Amino acid sequence: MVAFPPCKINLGLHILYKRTDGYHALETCFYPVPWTDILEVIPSDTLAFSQSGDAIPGDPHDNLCLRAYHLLQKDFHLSPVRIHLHKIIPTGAGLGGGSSDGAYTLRLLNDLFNLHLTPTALAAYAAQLGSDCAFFTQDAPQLGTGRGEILTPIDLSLKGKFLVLAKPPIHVSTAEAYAGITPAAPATGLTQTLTQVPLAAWKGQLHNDFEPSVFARHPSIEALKERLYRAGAVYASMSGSGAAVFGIFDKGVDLAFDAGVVHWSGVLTR
Ligand SMILES: C[C@@](CO)(OP(=O)(O)O)[C@H](O)COP(=O)(O)OP(=O)(O)OC[C@H]1O[C@@H](n2ccc(N)nc2=O)[C@H](O)[C@@H]1O
Ligand SMILES: Nc1ncnc2c1ncn2[C@@H]1O[C@H](COP(=O)(O)OP(=O)(O)O)[C@@H](O)[C@H]1O
Repeated sequence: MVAFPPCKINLGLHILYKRTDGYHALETCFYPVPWTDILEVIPSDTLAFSQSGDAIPGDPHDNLCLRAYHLLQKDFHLSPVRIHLHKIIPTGAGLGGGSSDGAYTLRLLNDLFNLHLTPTALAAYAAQLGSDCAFFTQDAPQLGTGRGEILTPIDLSLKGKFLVLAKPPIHVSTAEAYAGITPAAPATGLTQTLTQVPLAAWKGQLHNDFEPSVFARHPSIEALKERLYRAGAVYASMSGSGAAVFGIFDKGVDLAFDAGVVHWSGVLTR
């Protein structure tokens, strides 16, 4: 079986307070973007994981695809599989690529072994892999709360808009980004901003709380965001904890970026 795990952007990201478990309570809108990895899971005599494409930091044995398999293996005594991942989504970018691979491994195993896990049950397993893994068990934009694993569908469509994603050659660690945050309740809740403020007015009203501290350490990420505005973006922001930034345009643009900036662009179809 083959799947194409997408990445995500965060439309607004408010860090509300630090929880007693060390995580931060947040509210964000996860929005899927069809810049995807390629994931294959097939029955095998022995468990095997291989990868191609871009390098993935860390020990391959800790890959989220393998962690997903072991999570279900523990409860369902699954037969062995061979997993191959072709990596395309930049890592450490605030795009959730690893989280997506883990969640899609759960989805493929659910189908391959007819486990009949519901989307809710899949989301609960995914939440054990990481705070933004649960989102990737759904296919539509979701409001994320809690540590990001509590999902509520949101009636929001960017269909027909042109999206540009750009990731500079900077690795922002998620834990480091959270450590740089002073949590605070926002003046306006995220759902209210997203559903009552038109896209043309999001600039200055839709905030990613990671931006001030990450931009202070990495001014080139802010410069990239401003570059998208100068190119005509209606709204631009850093995604998640960074380093990727995105711009939403009313019409297609053809932008050239400095060497080392990995980018994707396309018309959103949902
Ligand atoms: C920041 C966000 C925003 O969407 O995405 P990315 O920028 O990574 O894409 C997510 O919260 C990242 O989710 P994820 O990458 O799954 O985080 P996890 O593996 O669960 O946690 C990694 C570390 O980030 C911190 N963390 C994560 C989530 C959260 N709500 N509070 C936290 O404080 C903790 O220090 C934790 O040890
Ligand atoms: N399949 C995977 N793809 C990418 N990263 C993975 C994967 N499995 C585990 N990881 C680990 O997760 C970390 C961050 O993953 P990722 O979700 O891509 O970050 P971000 O959400 O910040 O874009 C990587 O640095 C890597 O060490």
